[in-house]
Amino acid sequence: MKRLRRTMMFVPGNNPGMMQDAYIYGPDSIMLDLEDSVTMAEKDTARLLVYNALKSIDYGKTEMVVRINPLSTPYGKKDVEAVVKAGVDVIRMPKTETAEEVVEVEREIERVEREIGCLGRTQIMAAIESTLGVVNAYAIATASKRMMGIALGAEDYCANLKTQRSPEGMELLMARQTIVVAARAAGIDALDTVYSNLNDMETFRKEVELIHQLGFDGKSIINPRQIEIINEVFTPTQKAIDKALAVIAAIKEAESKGSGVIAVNGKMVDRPVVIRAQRVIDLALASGVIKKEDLV
Ligand SMILES: CC(C)(COP(=O)(O)OP(=O)(O)OC[C@H]1O[C@@H](n2cnc3c(N)ncnc32)[C@H](O)[C@@H]1OP(=O)(O)O)[C@@H](O)C(=O)NCCC(=O)NCCSC(=O)C[C@@](O)(CC(=O)O)C(=O)O
Ligand SMILES: [Mg+2]
Repeated sequence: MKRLRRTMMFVPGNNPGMMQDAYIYGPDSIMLDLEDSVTMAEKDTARLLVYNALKSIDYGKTEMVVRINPLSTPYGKKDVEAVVKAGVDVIRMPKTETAEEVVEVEREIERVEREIGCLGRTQIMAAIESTLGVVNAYAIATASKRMMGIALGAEDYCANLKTQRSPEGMELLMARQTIVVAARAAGIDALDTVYSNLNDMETFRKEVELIHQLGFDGKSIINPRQIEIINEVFTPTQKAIDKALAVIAAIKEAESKGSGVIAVNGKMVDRPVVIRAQRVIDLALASGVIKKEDLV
């Protein structure tokens, strides 16, 4: 079954308490951060803390991601070495602008994986946080077979664009759509950016509804209080599930009679409708609101 990535929660890599408790809140992915939430003075300590957390804390089935520093800094290669050795699932590259940067990170990962005998284990995701990154989104998304997703980093992106984030997010629309389209074309996941105002859950919900409608798989988050709203928005309603099940049943019956198109409740059901219905069912299964046994 497809892995759910509705919520990818940032946890500062210099905060052992938060790293210890992060899985309790139930995010789909935990992202230990070595980049912008860690000061220069703490980079080496944070790397060691993250290494120890990955080695010693039982995060269960939660996907473990680490946001490394760029390879162009004195920390990037050391970050890759430490987290690959600790068995991280995914390395998140920050501020990715070109496919070549992805290839460089892949080369480093491979070097370490060969050394410890686990070639091919580590996945990559790339955060796009600049106008150049947006322009190169598809090249970045297809730069490595390890690439599992691309994400928007809107705080840095807005600084580069020379604007501010607004509640409606008009300034992000083109970047968001470019990222979703590039991810879908590459067959990988698309993750939206963080929303930083924890005192405005109403605007947060509107933003989650928008990115769900745009086609994103989920969102980077900074706080456990943001998880429930995202799960609510991303979990299909019973009405949508019932409709999807009816579509699948109808098309199966039609196909058994040699037809590829049929009407359900007066509406034409063809291939795109079936693909959308299947996605609703996949999400419902993955969210646990229906079980495989219910599908027979
Ligand atoms: C904001 C705040 C200080 C608020 O803290 P507060 O304590 O006031 O929050 P409360 O709600 O009161 O916490 C209730 C309980 O949850 C615990 N708890 C809170 N947060 C938790 C968490 N994240 N993980 C585990 N546990 C957590 C807390 O310890 C407490 O536990 P307890 O004491 O036991 O009750 C805190 O959340 C926090 O530090 N967030 C992460 C910030 C961060 O990583 N920023 C960098 C990434 S963005 C970036 O870089 C921009 C970007 O690059 C992004 C892109 O690329 O997308 C771009 O360009 O856009
Ligand atoms: Mg950033």
